[in-house]
Amino acid sequence: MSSPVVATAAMNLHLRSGKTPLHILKDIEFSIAPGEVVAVVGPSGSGKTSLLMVLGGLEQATNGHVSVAGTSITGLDEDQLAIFRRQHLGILFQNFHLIPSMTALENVALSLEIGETGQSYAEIMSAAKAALVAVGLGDRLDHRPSALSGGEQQRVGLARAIVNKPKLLLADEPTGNLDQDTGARVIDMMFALARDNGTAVFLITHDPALARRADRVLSMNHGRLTPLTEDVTA
Ligand SMILES: Nc1ncnc2c1ncn2[C@@H]1O[C@H](COP(=O)(O)OP(=O)(O)OP(=O)(O)O)[C@@H](O)[C@H]1O
Repeated sequence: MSSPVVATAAMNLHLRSGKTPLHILKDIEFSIAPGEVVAVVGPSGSGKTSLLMVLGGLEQATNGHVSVAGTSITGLDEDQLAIFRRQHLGILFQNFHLIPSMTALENVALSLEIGETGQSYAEIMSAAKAALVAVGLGDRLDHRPSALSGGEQQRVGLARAIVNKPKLLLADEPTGNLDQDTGARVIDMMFALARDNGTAVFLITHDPALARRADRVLSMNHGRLTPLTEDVTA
C-alpha cells in the first residue's frame, strides 16, 4: 500500500484572542491516501479552515505531528514552507482569487512561473493550456476573469491549482459562490482530475450533496475531527 499523502497524529492548535487562550484543534489524527477525496463538514467556527491552514503550512500546529507528501512540516521554517507549498500543494478558494488584468492562460501560467519549476516559457504555456483544456476551457484561454461566468472562473482556479500536479489539493468551500448544478460540475471535474493524477483532496464544504461525492466524510465539532456517523444524504 502506498504511504498516505497526509498523516497527522496528536496534533493540537492553540491560538490566543487577546488574553484568552483558545484550543482550536484538538488531538487531530487522520490520514488521506493518494487519489483519495476527503470531505470535511461541521458547524461554522468548528475549526475546518484552521485544519486546512495547518495542512497547507499556513498555520503552525502547537504540537503533535503533521506530515504532508512525506515531509514532516511541523519543523520547517518559513522559507522551507514556501518551497513545500510550491512543490506539493494546490489550493482552491471560494472567491476564485484570479488576477483581473490577466487572461485565463496567464493566470494559470503564473502559478508555474512563481513555482520556479525550471520549465521554459514554451513549456509553461503548453502546460497551462493543457490544464485549461482539461477543465473544458480550451476555447477561453484569452478571456479575462470579468468575461467568464462564475463556474468558468472557478474552473480556471481549478486549472491553476492542478497545473503543477500537486500531491495535495486543499479546497475551502470552492463552490460557495456557485449555483448548485455549476458547483456539482466543478466538483466532479475536481475529483476526476485528482483521481487521474493521484492527488489527495481535502475539501471543506457545507453542502451535504457535495460531501456525499467524496470517498470519505469527516466531521469537525469544537475542534475535534471524527468520521461522520449520521447520514449526510438525509
Ligand atoms: N488567527 C486567529 N486568532 C484567534 N482565533 C482564531 C484565529 N483564526 C481562527 N480563529 C478561531 O478559531 C475557530 C475556528 O475557526 P475556523 O475558521 O477554523 O472555523 P470553520 O469551521 O472553518 O468556520 P466556517 O465554516 O465559518 O468557515 C473560530 O472560533 C475562530 O474564531
